Amino acid sequence: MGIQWYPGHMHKAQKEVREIFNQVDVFIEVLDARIPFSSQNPLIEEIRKDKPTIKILNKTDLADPQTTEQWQAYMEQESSVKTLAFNAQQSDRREQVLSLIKKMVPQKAETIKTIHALIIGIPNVGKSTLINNILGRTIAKTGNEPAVTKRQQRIKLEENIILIDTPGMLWPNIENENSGYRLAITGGIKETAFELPDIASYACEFLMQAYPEQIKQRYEFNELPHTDIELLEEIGRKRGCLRSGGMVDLEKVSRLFIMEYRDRYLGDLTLETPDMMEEELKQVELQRQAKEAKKKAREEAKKARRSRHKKNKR
Ligand SMILES: Nc1nc2c(ncn2[C@@H]2O[C@H](COP(=O)(O)OP(=O)(O)OP(=O)(O)O)[C@@H](O)[C@H]2O)c(=O)[nH]1
Repeated sequence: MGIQWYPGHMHKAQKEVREIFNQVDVFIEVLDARIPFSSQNPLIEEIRKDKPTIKILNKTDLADPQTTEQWQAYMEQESSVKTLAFNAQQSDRREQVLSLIKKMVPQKAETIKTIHALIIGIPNVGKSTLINNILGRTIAKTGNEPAVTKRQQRIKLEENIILIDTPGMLWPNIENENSGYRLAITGGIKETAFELPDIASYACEFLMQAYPEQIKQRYEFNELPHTDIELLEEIGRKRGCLRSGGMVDLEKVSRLFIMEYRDRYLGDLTLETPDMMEEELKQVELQRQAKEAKKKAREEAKKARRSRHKKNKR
């Protein structure tokens, strides 16, 4: 699929993060609890190294609570990482974030030195809503379309805590194609960046296998159809997503399915687990190695051709 979605201000934001890296005492990465792996930015992983990091699994109201716990335990295996899991309806988000910042940078929290916390997150993950909650007033612009926040700003949280906010950041090329699909399902990638039926088929395939009962219940199936396309077609017929002549309108039913997932009509369903991610990462690494080997073989063949050409000339 090769989703490419990379507005210019995101490139600028990444440059800015690199520039202010040394001032930052603690990273706060806001993640979507439905896709805690795919909503991480690998570039940030690379930049932050072992600096204290708070990973916030946000929008827990939309995610499977058991899987959220699994993710927290998995992420906290890294000694510099602590996690929080919550959603916009919770009123104690400010206290939770402030107290964890202080815990993670105790040497500065106990003095009058200013703690700089950099808050990052891919578009639409709920970063601005969280900042507004933490401040108790509206400062950051929010909206249900990716890439609303466009400029970096510094916000005083307490006398000695400054929050640095950056525009939403997404990596330029999603190496793991599956992550691209999952980002698209949850709304982390603009809708124009993908074909709806592709995304809906991916979602159907995963959800039929991971949450079969929820799908059966929502669409009133005794037995699930065998394939993702059959599932979409069945839903299309049940919901009247038809073209003239009675054919299922795949585009229409795909939109309906994705919207029903996003609006929780199917339940609180998480799209990835730590085990799944370990496996996918292995696959991505194997693909990378295979690509590398192919490139090397091509270069060697080119070299051999050149040296043959030289010999023939002589
Ligand atoms: N269900 C649910 N929705 C949330 C939550 N937090 C934020 N949202 C919604 O998610 C959408 C995006 O929220 P924003 O706060 O604008 O996201 P952002 O990360 O600042 O987005 P950018 O400006 O693109 O970087 C909005 O429609 C919010 O109302 C949450 O905890 N649960």
